[in-house]
Amino acid sequence: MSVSPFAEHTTRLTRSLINALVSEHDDAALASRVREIAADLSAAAEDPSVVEIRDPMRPRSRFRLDLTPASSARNPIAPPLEIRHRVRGAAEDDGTAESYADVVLPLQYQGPPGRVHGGIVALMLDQVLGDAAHASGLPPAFTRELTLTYDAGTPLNSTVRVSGRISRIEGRKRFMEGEITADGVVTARARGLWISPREQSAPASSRS
Ligand SMILES: CCCCCCCCCCCCCCCC(=O)SCCNC(=O)CCNC(=O)[C@H](O)C(C)(C)COP(=O)(O)OP(=O)(O)OC[C@H]1O[C@@H](n2cnc3c(N)ncnc32)[C@H](O)[C@@H]1OP(=O)(O)O
Repeated sequence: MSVSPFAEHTTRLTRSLINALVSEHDDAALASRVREIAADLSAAAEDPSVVEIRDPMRPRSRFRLDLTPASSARNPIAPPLEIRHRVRGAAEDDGTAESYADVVLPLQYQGPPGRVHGGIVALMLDQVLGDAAHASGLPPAFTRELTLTYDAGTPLNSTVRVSGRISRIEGRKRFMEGEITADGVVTARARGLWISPREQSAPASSRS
């Protein structure tokens, strides 16, 4: 489901407000930034129907109404991840279907200085592996297990790539794997298990 320009514009301004709150420690400077953002919010709210935005997020998520804190265009706490789909080329592998997102994480996602918070790293991998687990034709499934390995700090303020793919399927179980890379170097790896609830995966004739 697409997000209106007004909603996406308001979400972007709210992200700017969140960023100002963590970046600006001088109250006078913060107040000035808050006034600017508040004026922009009010101006758009005067007539939502005329709001236009540059480069809107294109909803490629496999989930129809995406409100998640990871990839929603209308949720201000989402970075947001703009998830795409591809088949890995011969240089990297063997034609495996993959979900991936290139994203820049600003200061509000910081854990240790200069590094992305480990919980946000897990959030991003959960979302991208979850998207990959829903490759066409597969029934809905939930994360049952997610194991993270943090190999190096994931940097703030520069583009990182979050990728995920199915490694094998056994009945209702989908075993997933993925990683985050920065400048081609792996900073975090994930392995996970997604399971379809019994009623989702049962043959139609056996459903009551
Ligand atoms: C309807 C869905 C809509 C979704 C489409 C809307 C999406 C909208 C946006 C979402 C975007 C995505 C976001 C990211 C993904 C989340 O964040 S998902 C949210 C977080 N996860 C959850 O809430 C899941 C909570 N857990 C559950 O609900 C249930 O445990 C599950 C996953 C449905 C599984 O329930 P169950 O079928 O009762 O599980 P159970 O029988 O114990 O295990 C199944 C089988 O797996 C085996 N197993 C269990 N654990 C393991 C293990 N660690 N290793 C190996 N085997 C194992 C069991 O032995 C069993 O084997 P069999 O006996 O069948 O041979």
